[in-house]
Amino acid sequence: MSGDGRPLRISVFGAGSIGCYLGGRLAAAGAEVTLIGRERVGAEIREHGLRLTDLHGADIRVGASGIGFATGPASAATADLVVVSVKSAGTPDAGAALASAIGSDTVVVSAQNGLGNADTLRAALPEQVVLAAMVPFNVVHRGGGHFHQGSEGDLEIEQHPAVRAFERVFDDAGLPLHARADFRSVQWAKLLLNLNNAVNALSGLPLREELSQRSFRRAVALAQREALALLTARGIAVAKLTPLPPQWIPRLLTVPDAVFRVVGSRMLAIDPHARSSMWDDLEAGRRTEVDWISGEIVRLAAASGRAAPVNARLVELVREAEAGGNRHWSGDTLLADLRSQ
Ligand SMILES: NC(=O)C1=CN([C@@H]2O[C@H](COP(=O)(O)OP(=O)(O)OC[C@H]3O[C@@H](n4cnc5c(N)ncnc54)[C@H](OP(=O)(O)O)[C@@H]3O)[C@@H](O)[C@H]2O)C=CC1
Ligand SMILES: CC(C)(CO)C(=O)C(=O)O
Repeated sequence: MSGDGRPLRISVFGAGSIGCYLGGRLAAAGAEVTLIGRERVGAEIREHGLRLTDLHGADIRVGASGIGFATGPASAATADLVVVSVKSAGTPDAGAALASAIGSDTVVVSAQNGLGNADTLRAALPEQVVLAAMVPFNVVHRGGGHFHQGSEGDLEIEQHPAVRAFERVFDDAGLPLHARADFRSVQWAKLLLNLNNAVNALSGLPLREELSQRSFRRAVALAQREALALLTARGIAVAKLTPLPPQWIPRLLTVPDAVFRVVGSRMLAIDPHARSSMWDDLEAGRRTEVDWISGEIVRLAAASGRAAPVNARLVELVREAEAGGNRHWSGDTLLADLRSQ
Protein backbone atom coordinates (compact mmCIF):
# COMPACT_ATOMS: atom_id res chain seq x y z
CA MET A 1 0.00 0.00 0.00
CA SER A 2 1.09 3.56 -0.58
CA GLY A 3 0.94 6.18 2.21
CA ASP A 4 -2.64 7.16 1.17
CA GLY A 5 -3.93 3.57 1.34
CA ARG A 6 -4.06 2.74 -2.39
CA PRO A 7 -2.06 -0.19 -3.83
CA LEU A 8 1.55 0.64 -4.63
CA ARG A 9 2.08 1.36 -8.33
CA ILE A 10 5.15 -0.42 -9.66
CA SER A 11 6.57 -0.33 -13.19
CA VAL A 12 9.16 -2.88 -14.24
CA PHE A 13 11.37 -1.58 -17.04
CA GLY A 14 12.73 -4.69 -18.82
CA ALA A 15 10.13 -7.46 -18.95
CA GLY A 16 12.45 -10.46 -19.22
CA SER A 17 13.30 -13.27 -16.80
CA ILE A 18 13.93 -11.13 -13.72
CA GLY A 19 11.39 -8.42 -14.60
CA CYS A 20 8.47 -10.80 -15.22
CA TYR A 21 9.29 -12.89 -12.15
CA LEU A 22 9.57 -9.95 -9.74
CA GLY A 23 6.71 -8.04 -11.37
CA GLY A 24 4.42 -11.07 -11.40
CA ARG A 25 5.04 -11.88 -7.74
CA LEU A 26 4.54 -8.25 -6.72
CA ALA A 27 1.27 -8.13 -8.67
CA ALA A 28 0.13 -11.31 -6.92
CA ALA A 29 0.88 -9.59 -3.59
CA GLY A 30 -1.47 -6.71 -4.40
CA ALA A 31 0.73 -4.13 -6.13
CA GLU A 32 -0.54 -2.48 -9.31
CA VAL A 33 2.20 -3.61 -11.70
CA THR A 34 2.96 -2.64 -15.29
CA LEU A 35 5.67 -4.46 -17.17
CA ILE A 36 7.52 -2.48 -19.84
CA GLY A 37 9.05 -4.70 -22.47
CA ARG A 38 9.00 -6.00 -26.01
CA GLU A 39 5.83 -6.83 -27.91
CA ARG A 40 6.77 -10.56 -28.09
CA VAL A 41 6.63 -10.77 -24.29
CA GLY A 42 3.41 -8.75 -24.19
CA ALA A 43 1.81 -11.22 -26.63
CA GLU A 44 2.95 -14.17 -24.49
CA ILE A 45 1.44 -12.64 -21.35
CA ARG A 46 -1.81 -11.69 -23.11
CA GLU A 47 -2.16 -15.32 -24.26
CA HIS A 48 -1.09 -17.16 -21.09
CA GLY A 49 -0.94 -14.70 -18.20
CA LEU A 50 1.99 -15.31 -15.87
CA ARG A 51 2.91 -18.38 -13.84
CA LEU A 52 5.59 -17.88 -11.20
CA THR A 53 7.09 -20.91 -9.51
CA ASP A 54 10.03 -21.46 -7.21
CA LEU A 55 12.08 -24.30 -5.84
CA HIS A 56 10.12 -24.26 -2.56
CA GLY A 57 6.89 -25.19 -4.34
CA ALA A 58 5.34 -21.73 -4.79
CA ASP A 59 3.04 -21.81 -7.82
CA ILE A 60 1.43 -18.43 -8.43
CA ARG A 61 -0.75 -17.42 -11.36
CA VAL A 62 -1.46 -13.89 -12.47
CA GLY A 63 -4.05 -13.61 -15.23
CA ALA A 64 -3.39 -11.28 -18.16
CA SER A 65 -5.88 -8.83 -16.67
CA GLY A 66 -3.98 -8.82 -13.35
CA ILE A 67 -0.91 -7.10 -14.73
CA GLY A 68 -0.35 -4.22 -17.15
CA PHE A 69 1.97 -4.39 -20.14
CA ALA A 70 3.40 -1.57 -22.25
CA THR A 71 6.18 -1.25 -24.80
CA GLY A 72 7.06 2.32 -23.84
CA PRO A 73 7.78 4.22 -20.62
CA ALA A 74 4.67 6.47 -20.50
CA SER A 75 2.89 4.14 -18.05
CA ALA A 76 5.71 4.69 -15.55
CA ALA A 77 4.60 8.33 -15.14
CA THR A 78 2.32 7.43 -12.22
CA ALA A 79 4.58 4.80 -10.64
CA ASP A 80 5.70 5.01 -7.03
CA LEU A 81 8.53 2.63 -7.84
CA VAL A 82 10.29 1.60 -11.06
CA VAL A 83 12.34 -1.59 -11.05
CA VAL A 84 14.91 -1.63 -13.87
CA SER A 85 15.73 -5.11 -15.17
CA VAL A 86 17.19 -4.64 -18.63
CA LYS A 87 20.61 -6.07 -19.42
CA SER A 88 23.51 -3.65 -18.77
CA ALA A 89 23.85 -2.62 -22.43
CA GLY A 90 20.27 -1.35 -22.29
CA THR A 91 20.68 0.78 -19.13
CA PRO A 92 21.53 4.13 -20.81
CA ASP A 93 18.41 3.84 -23.00
CA ALA A 94 16.29 2.81 -20.00
CA GLY A 95 17.58 5.85 -18.08
CA ALA A 96 16.83 8.20 -20.97
CA ALA A 97 13.34 6.74 -21.47
CA LEU A 98 12.51 7.03 -17.77
CA ALA A 99 13.88 10.60 -17.60
CA SER A 100 11.24 11.60 -20.13
CA ALA A 101 8.43 9.84 -18.24
CA ILE A 102 8.74 9.86 -14.44
CA GLY A 103 8.53 12.57 -11.81
CA SER A 104 10.99 13.32 -9.04
CA ASP A 105 8.96 11.37 -6.42
CA THR A 106 9.35 8.03 -8.19
CA VAL A 107 11.98 5.77 -6.65
CA VAL A 108 14.05 3.74 -9.12
CA VAL A 109 15.68 0.42 -8.23
CA SER A 110 18.23 -1.29 -10.45
CA ALA A 111 17.83 -5.08 -10.11
CA GLN A 112 20.78 -5.74 -12.40
CA ASN A 113 24.14 -7.47 -12.14
CA GLY A 114 27.44 -5.60 -12.37
CA LEU A 115 28.69 -2.57 -10.46
CA GLY A 116 27.67 0.50 -12.45
CA ASN A 117 24.05 0.23 -13.58
CA ALA A 118 22.57 2.24 -10.70
CA ASP A 119 25.20 4.95 -11.33
CA THR A 120 24.27 5.05 -15.02
CA LEU A 121 20.60 5.48 -14.04
CA ARG A 122 21.52 8.15 -11.44
CA ALA A 123 23.29 10.16 -14.13
CA ALA A 124 20.12 10.10 -16.26
CA LEU A 125 17.77 10.67 -13.31
CA PRO A 126 19.46 13.27 -11.08
CA GLU A 127 16.19 14.27 -9.33
CA GLN A 128 15.07 10.77 -8.37
CA VAL A 129 16.24 8.43 -5.63
CA VAL A 130 17.99 5.59 -7.49
CA LEU A 131 19.02 2.51 -5.51
CA ALA A 132 20.99 -0.58 -6.43
CA ALA A 133 19.58 -3.99 -5.58
CA MET A 134 21.00 -7.48 -6.00
CA VAL A 135 19.12 -10.55 -7.20
CA PRO A 136 20.97 -13.64 -5.94
CA PHE A 137 18.79 -16.27 -7.59
CA ASN A 138 18.39 -17.55 -11.09
CA VAL A 139 15.16 -17.30 -13.08
CA VAL A 140 14.41 -19.64 -15.97
CA HIS A 141 11.90 -18.56 -18.62
CA ARG A 142 10.12 -21.79 -19.45
CA GLY A 143 7.85 -20.30 -22.11
CA GLY A 144 4.06 -19.87 -22.07
CA GLY A 145 4.33 -17.09 -19.47
CA HIS A 146 6.07 -19.40 -16.96
CA PHE A 147 9.05 -18.03 -15.01
CA HIS A 148 10.77 -20.32 -12.49
CA GLN A 149 13.11 -19.30 -9.69
CA GLY A 150 15.74 -22.02 -9.95
CA SER A 151 18.00 -21.27 -6.98
CA GLU A 152 18.01 -19.79 -3.48
CA GLY A 153 18.54 -16.41 -1.92
CA ASP A 154 16.98 -13.15 -0.77
CA LEU A 155 17.11 -9.78 -2.48
CA GLU A 156 19.56 -7.21 -1.10
CA ILE A 157 19.14 -3.46 -1.51
CA GLU A 158 21.09 -0.31 -0.74
CA GLN A 159 20.05 1.08 2.64
CA HIS A 160 17.91 4.23 2.22
CA PRO A 161 14.80 5.66 3.96
CA ALA A 162 12.89 5.34 0.65
CA VAL A 163 12.94 1.53 0.97
CA ARG A 164 10.37 1.72 3.78
CA ALA A 165 7.61 2.63 1.29
CA PHE A 166 7.86 -0.65 -0.62
CA GLU A 167 9.57 -3.23 1.63
CA ARG A 168 6.17 -4.47 2.87
CA VAL A 169 4.89 -5.42 -0.58
CA PHE A 170 8.16 -7.23 -1.37
CA ASP A 171 7.75 -9.12 1.92
CA ASP A 172 4.15 -9.99 1.04
CA ALA A 173 5.36 -11.21 -2.35
CA GLY A 174 7.79 -13.63 -0.68
CA LEU A 175 10.72 -11.50 -1.83
CA PRO A 176 12.06 -9.97 1.40
CA LEU A 177 14.49 -7.10 0.90
CA HIS A 178 17.64 -7.00 3.00
CA ALA A 179 18.89 -3.43 3.25
CA ARG A 180 22.68 -3.11 3.44
CA ALA A 181 24.81 -0.08 4.21
CA ASP A 182 27.89 -1.67 2.59
CA PHE A 183 26.23 -2.24 -0.77
CA ARG A 184 29.39 -1.94 -2.88
CA SER A 185 30.79 -4.96 -1.06
CA VAL A 186 27.58 -6.87 -1.88
CA GLN A 187 27.98 -5.97 -5.56
CA TRP A 188 31.60 -7.12 -5.58
CA ALA A 189 30.60 -10.39 -3.91
CA LYS A 190 27.89 -10.98 -6.53
CA LEU A 191 30.32 -10.07 -9.29
CA LEU A 192 32.77 -12.70 -8.03
CA LEU A 193 30.00 -15.31 -8.27
CA ASN A 194 29.03 -13.96 -11.69
CA LEU A 195 32.58 -14.64 -12.99
CA ASN A 196 31.08 -18.08 -13.56
CA ASN A 197 28.70 -16.55 -16.14
CA ALA A 198 31.40 -16.41 -18.83
CA VAL A 199 32.50 -20.00 -18.11
CA ASN A 200 28.90 -21.19 -18.09
CA ALA A 201 28.10 -19.39 -21.35
CA LEU A 202 31.21 -20.88 -23.01
CA SER A 203 30.38 -24.38 -21.73
CA GLY A 204 26.98 -24.37 -23.42
CA LEU A 205 25.71 -26.40 -20.43
CA PRO A 206 23.07 -25.85 -17.76
CA LEU A 207 24.63 -24.41 -14.57
CA ARG A 208 24.28 -27.61 -12.54
CA GLU A 209 25.95 -29.76 -15.20
CA GLU A 210 28.75 -27.24 -15.71
CA LEU A 211 29.42 -26.81 -11.98
CA SER A 212 29.44 -30.59 -11.55
CA GLN A 213 32.62 -30.77 -13.67
CA ARG A 214 35.87 -30.03 -11.85
CA SER A 215 37.64 -28.56 -14.88
CA PHE A 216 34.93 -25.89 -15.32
CA ARG A 217 35.01 -25.18 -11.59
CA ARG A 218 38.80 -24.83 -11.78
CA ALA A 219 38.34 -22.31 -14.60
CA VAL A 220 35.97 -20.29 -12.39
CA ALA A 221 38.41 -20.57 -9.47
CA LEU A 222 41.21 -19.14 -11.67
CA ALA A 223 39.04 -16.14 -12.55
CA GLN A 224 37.98 -15.64 -8.91
CA ARG A 225 41.53 -15.95 -7.50
CA GLU A 226 42.74 -13.35 -9.98
CA ALA A 227 39.90 -11.02 -8.95
CA LEU A 228 40.36 -11.62 -5.20
CA ALA A 229 44.10 -10.82 -5.41
CA LEU A 230 43.28 -7.47 -7.04
CA LEU A 231 40.50 -6.68 -4.57
CA THR A 232 42.77 -7.49 -1.61
CA ALA A 233 45.60 -5.38 -3.05
CA ARG A 234 43.20 -2.42 -3.41
CA GLY A 235 41.68 -2.96 0.05
CA ILE A 236 38.20 -3.42 -1.47
CA ALA A 237 35.74 -5.15 0.87
CA VAL A 238 33.72 -8.12 -0.38
CA ALA A 239 30.55 -9.13 1.49
CA LYS A 240 29.90 -12.69 2.60
CA LEU A 241 26.82 -13.80 0.63
CA THR A 242 27.38 -17.54 0.98
CA PRO A 243 28.01 -19.81 4.00
CA LEU A 244 31.73 -19.73 3.10
CA PRO A 245 33.64 -16.43 2.95
CA PRO A 246 34.39 -15.37 -0.67
CA GLN A 247 38.13 -16.00 -0.20
CA TRP A 248 37.45 -19.73 0.41
CA ILE A 249 35.19 -20.32 -2.56
CA PRO A 250 38.00 -20.93 -5.12
CA ARG A 251 39.37 -23.66 -2.82
CA LEU A 252 35.91 -25.23 -2.54
CA LEU A 253 35.51 -25.15 -6.33
CA THR A 254 38.72 -27.09 -6.98
CA VAL A 255 37.97 -30.18 -4.87
CA PRO A 256 37.31 -33.44 -6.76
CA ASP A 257 33.77 -33.96 -8.10
CA ALA A 258 32.76 -36.58 -5.52
CA VAL A 259 33.83 -34.28 -2.66
CA PHE A 260 32.14 -31.26 -4.29
CA ARG A 261 28.85 -33.13 -4.51
CA VAL A 262 28.91 -33.18 -0.69
CA VAL A 263 30.69 -29.97 0.40
CA GLY A 264 29.39 -27.91 -2.53
CA SER A 265 25.84 -29.27 -2.42
CA ARG A 266 24.39 -25.78 -1.86
CA MET A 267 25.97 -24.56 -5.09
CA LEU A 268 24.46 -27.53 -6.92
CA ALA A 269 21.00 -26.89 -5.42
CA ILE A 270 19.81 -25.36 -8.66
CA ASP A 271 17.17 -26.27 -11.20
CA PRO A 272 18.70 -28.74 -13.72
CA HIS A 273 17.60 -26.53 -16.64
CA ALA A 274 18.86 -23.22 -15.19
CA ARG A 275 21.50 -21.38 -17.23
CA SER A 276 23.38 -18.17 -16.57
CA SER A 277 21.91 -14.95 -17.96
CA MET A 278 25.04 -14.75 -20.16
CA TRP A 279 24.20 -18.07 -21.79
CA ASP A 280 20.68 -16.72 -22.42
CA ASP A 281 22.21 -13.74 -24.26
CA LEU A 282 24.50 -15.88 -26.44
CA GLU A 283 21.60 -18.16 -27.24
CA ALA A 284 19.41 -15.20 -28.24
CA GLY A 285 22.21 -13.65 -30.33
CA ARG A 286 22.34 -10.57 -28.05
CA ARG A 287 25.33 -8.67 -26.71
CA THR A 288 26.28 -10.21 -23.36
CA GLU A 289 27.15 -8.45 -20.08
CA VAL A 290 30.73 -9.79 -20.10
CA ASP A 291 32.16 -6.24 -20.23
CA TRP A 292 30.16 -5.36 -17.09
CA ILE A 293 31.20 -8.52 -15.21
CA SER A 294 34.59 -10.08 -16.16
CA GLY A 295 35.46 -6.73 -17.78
CA GLU A 296 35.27 -5.04 -14.35
CA ILE A 297 38.20 -7.21 -13.20
CA VAL A 298 40.20 -6.26 -16.29
CA ARG A 299 39.50 -2.56 -15.55
CA LEU A 300 40.38 -3.00 -11.87
CA ALA A 301 43.70 -4.57 -12.90
CA ALA A 302 44.44 -1.74 -15.34
CA ALA A 303 43.67 0.84 -12.63
CA SER A 304 46.15 -0.98 -10.37
CA GLY A 305 48.89 -1.10 -13.03
CA ARG A 306 48.48 -4.88 -13.20
CA ALA A 307 47.07 -7.44 -15.61
CA ALA A 308 44.12 -9.83 -15.30
CA PRO A 309 44.98 -12.33 -18.05
CA VAL A 310 42.37 -14.95 -17.11
CA ASN A 311 39.42 -12.54 -17.02
CA ALA A 312 40.74 -10.71 -20.09
CA ARG A 313 40.80 -14.01 -21.96
CA LEU A 314 37.27 -14.84 -20.81
CA VAL A 315 36.09 -11.45 -22.11
CA GLU A 316 37.82 -12.19 -25.42
CA LEU A 317 36.33 -15.70 -25.72
CA VAL A 318 32.80 -14.49 -24.93
CA ARG A 319 33.17 -11.70 -27.50
CA GLU A 320 34.27 -14.33 -30.03
CA ALA A 321 31.23 -16.43 -29.07
CA GLU A 322 28.96 -13.37 -29.55
CA ALA A 323 30.39 -13.15 -33.07
CA GLY A 324 29.63 -16.81 -33.82
CA GLY A 325 32.71 -18.47 -32.26
CA ASN A 326 32.87 -21.58 -30.09
CA ARG A 327 30.06 -21.86 -27.52
CA HIS A 328 30.67 -25.47 -26.56
CA TRP A 329 34.05 -25.56 -24.87
CA SER A 330 34.94 -28.69 -22.92
CA GLY A 331 36.11 -28.02 -19.37
CA ASP A 332 39.61 -29.39 -20.06
CA THR A 333 40.12 -27.29 -23.21
CA LEU A 334 38.86 -24.10 -21.58
CA LEU A 335 40.97 -24.67 -18.45
CA ALA A 336 44.10 -25.36 -20.54
CA ASP A 337 43.47 -22.19 -22.57
CA LEU A 338 43.03 -20.07 -19.43
CA ARG A 339 46.09 -21.61 -17.74
CA SER A 340 48.22 -20.76 -20.75
CA GLN A 341 47.45 -17.05 -20.40
N1 LIG B 1 18.31 -14.18 -15.57
C1 LIG B 1 18.74 -14.40 -14.33
O1 LIG B 1 18.56 -15.50 -13.79
C2 LIG B 1 19.44 -13.33 -13.56
C3 LIG B 1 19.69 -12.09 -14.12
N2 LIG B 1 20.26 -11.11 -13.35
C4 LIG B 1 20.52 -9.79 -13.91
O2 LIG B 1 19.26 -9.13 -14.08
C5 LIG B 1 19.29 -8.24 -15.20
C6 LIG B 1 18.17 -8.63 -16.15
O3 LIG B 1 18.46 -9.94 -16.63
P1 LIG B 1 17.37 -10.85 -17.37
O4 LIG B 1 16.06 -10.71 -16.73
O5 LIG B 1 17.98 -12.18 -17.50
O6 LIG B 1 17.34 -10.12 -18.79
P2 LIG B 1 16.36 -10.40 -20.03
O7 LIG B 1 17.17 -10.18 -21.25
O8 LIG B 1 15.65 -11.69 -19.84
O9 LIG B 1 15.26 -9.25 -19.86
C7 LIG B 1 15.41 -7.93 -20.23
C8 LIG B 1 14.26 -7.59 -21.17
O10 LIG B 1 14.19 -6.19 -21.33
C9 LIG B 1 13.93 -5.90 -22.71
N3 LIG B 1 14.36 -4.55 -22.99
C10 LIG B 1 15.61 -4.05 -23.09
N4 LIG B 1 15.58 -2.73 -23.37
C11 LIG B 1 14.28 -2.40 -23.47
C12 LIG B 1 13.62 -1.16 -23.77
N5 LIG B 1 14.29 -0.04 -24.00
N6 LIG B 1 12.27 -1.17 -23.81
C13 LIG B 1 11.58 -2.30 -23.55
N7 LIG B 1 12.16 -3.50 -23.26
C14 LIG B 1 13.50 -3.54 -23.22
C15 LIG B 1 14.77 -6.95 -23.41
O11 LIG B 1 14.40 -7.08 -24.76
P3 LIG B 1 15.56 -7.34 -25.88
O12 LIG B 1 16.28 -8.58 -25.47
O13 LIG B 1 14.76 -7.46 -27.13
O14 LIG B 1 16.44 -6.13 -25.83
C16 LIG B 1 14.45 -8.19 -22.56
O15 LIG B 1 13.25 -8.79 -22.99
C17 LIG B 1 20.70 -8.39 -15.81
O16 LIG B 1 21.56 -7.39 -15.32
C18 LIG B 1 21.15 -9.77 -15.30
O17 LIG B 1 22.56 -9.91 -15.20
C19 LIG B 1 20.54 -11.28 -12.02
C20 LIG B 1 20.30 -12.50 -11.43
C21 LIG B 1 19.80 -13.63 -12.16
C1 LIG C 1 21.94 -16.15 -10.45
C2 LIG C 1 23.18 -16.10 -11.31
C3 LIG C 1 24.39 -16.07 -10.41
C4 LIG C 1 23.33 -17.39 -12.03
O1 LIG C 1 22.25 -17.70 -12.77
C5 LIG C 1 23.16 -14.86 -12.15
O2 LIG C 1 23.28 -13.80 -11.57
C6 LIG C 1 23.06 -14.81 -13.63
O3 LIG C 1 22.70 -15.78 -14.28
O4 LIG C 1 23.37 -13.72 -14.16
